[in-house]
Amino acid sequence: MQSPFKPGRRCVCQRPLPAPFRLSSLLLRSTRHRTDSGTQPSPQGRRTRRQSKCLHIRACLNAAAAPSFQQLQQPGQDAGKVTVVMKFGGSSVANAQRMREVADIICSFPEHLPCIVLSAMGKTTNLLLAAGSEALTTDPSSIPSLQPLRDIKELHRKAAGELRVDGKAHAEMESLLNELQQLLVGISIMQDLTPRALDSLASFGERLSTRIFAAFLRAEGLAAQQYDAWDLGLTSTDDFTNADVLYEPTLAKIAAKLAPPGKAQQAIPVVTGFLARGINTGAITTLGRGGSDLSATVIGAALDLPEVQVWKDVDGVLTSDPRIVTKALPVPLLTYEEATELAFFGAQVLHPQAMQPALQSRQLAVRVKNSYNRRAGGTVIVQKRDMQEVLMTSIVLKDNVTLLDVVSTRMLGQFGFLSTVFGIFADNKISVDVVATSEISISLTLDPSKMWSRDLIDEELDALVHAFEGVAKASYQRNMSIISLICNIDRTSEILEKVFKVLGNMKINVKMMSQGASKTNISLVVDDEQAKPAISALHQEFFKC
Ligand SMILES: Nc1ncnc2c1ncn2[C@@H]1O[C@H](COP(=O)(O)OP(=O)(O)O)[C@@H](O)[C@H]1O
Ligand SMILES: N[C@@H](CC(=O)OP(=O)(O)O)C(=O)O
Repeated sequence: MQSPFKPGRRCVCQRPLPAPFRLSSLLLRSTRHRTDSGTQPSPQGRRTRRQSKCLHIRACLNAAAAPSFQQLQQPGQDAGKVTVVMKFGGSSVANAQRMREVADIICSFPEHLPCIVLSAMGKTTNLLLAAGSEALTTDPSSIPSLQPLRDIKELHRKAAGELRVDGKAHAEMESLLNELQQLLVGISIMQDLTPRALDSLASFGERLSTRIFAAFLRAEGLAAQQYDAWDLGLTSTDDFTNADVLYEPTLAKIAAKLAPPGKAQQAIPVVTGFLARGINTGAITTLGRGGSDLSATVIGAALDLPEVQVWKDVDGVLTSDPRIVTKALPVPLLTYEEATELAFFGAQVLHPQAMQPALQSRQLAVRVKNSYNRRAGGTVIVQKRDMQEVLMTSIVLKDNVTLLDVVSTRMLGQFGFLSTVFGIFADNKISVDVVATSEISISLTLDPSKMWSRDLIDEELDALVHAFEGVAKASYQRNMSIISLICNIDRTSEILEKVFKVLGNMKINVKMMSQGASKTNISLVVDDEQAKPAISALHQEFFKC
């Protein structure tokens, strides 16, 4: 958590939506009751800030007394259409108090009709996966006492109780918790945890959080409707644990469901992030860790919206991972390409695929905001930005990678060498991050997370080296790190001069370097234990902090 939430301020959307989308009468109602600056007294004078906030929420959310979204539109406005997608990550919905804050954030944009995408509460996904692997070594009769399962039950029951969710949502929650327990008993009996079962297991987090939150909004008087991603038609490949969204069937189905022509949206949709259904199996799939960002941008693109907001626990995309550089600064503006490179090369803040829908739509801005510090400007991610003044944007770490050297055993100039090498990777389903080649040799880094967080194990690496026999001589080094410099490639000489001055002073040897095709990224491979000190020193050099 970067900064504590400061109540009482209204978060001002920096790029207001076009007038036809504004729910003007709602805005008028709510501003009358709101303490906008947090320091000004409310119009009612004696009301506390919390009371004013409650009034504000009620003014926004009171669907029973207040008009529906449709009624709130001015004549001639595009009635009842979703105008923004707001995604809240696990840290933003970690408990009942956080869910209240999220409701407050939603209300601070009364001009918007949002579609809400939620992740699982707090660390629920990790708990679910831990429960799955513990179930493999637990007797079926002892499953109910598994600690991660007990933690999950306690977290959700406590939140549901504190948020006064209705009987129906309560029953749905209990039914899901029971189903989860049954699944774990099944895993224990079968002594098997397939990727498909892993995805079913991981799905419970989002299915629970969205039901509780939608019921809470209803308890606060706001019309809200929970959707599982497949209710909206989110369809993926059948690559369990890391499925790809299939855009063609998905986008049209979401649009038909959430924006049917001539029909107004009657309730705020609250949708599970991270989940889809496989096109062939029809089974639950997940979009890879952090996949709710992608769910949000897919929905934004399907509805042709100008903005998707992803709310996190940091002030935006930062100049480095704040766990490495505590003084890392927010980056106000990024391009889709920069954000993709940054995410692909290890910055956990965004899902690597999340910009794909934005790239297709081109008018979709992705805004990263801090739900703990709404006043922070955040980061806006767009198609293009002026790079003239930019030298360095962000310094990213991907650790625990393996460096593989492959040297051809044949003559110089041999054609087909590269295609043979990459064919072997394809056969072994291994993805490659950074590549540097000469005519007879190739060095590359291998993605350690072939599946979830499982490392490439030694036997797999030995099998890979074996697969090159007869074509090339291969050797590998584990425990390497990729430092990625997201920067202005037009100023490479200036950047590299600074980089090598810093690394030279620290006596850090760069094992491999790649710039090549990327327009935004220079990658350096160093030993794992040197990477974090190197990043701190590089950050100091480029950002002076
Ligand atoms: N360059 C970076 N900028 C911002 N956050 C980063 C960066 N690199 C890593 N992080 C980490 O990403 C976290 C936010 O991402 P994530 O945990 O997925 O958020 P959420 O669960 O709220 O969606 C931050 O708490 C931070 O520790
Ligand atoms: N709950 C899933 C999906 C997700 O997007 O989570 P978060 O928004 O908290 O990173 C995960 O933990 O991977």
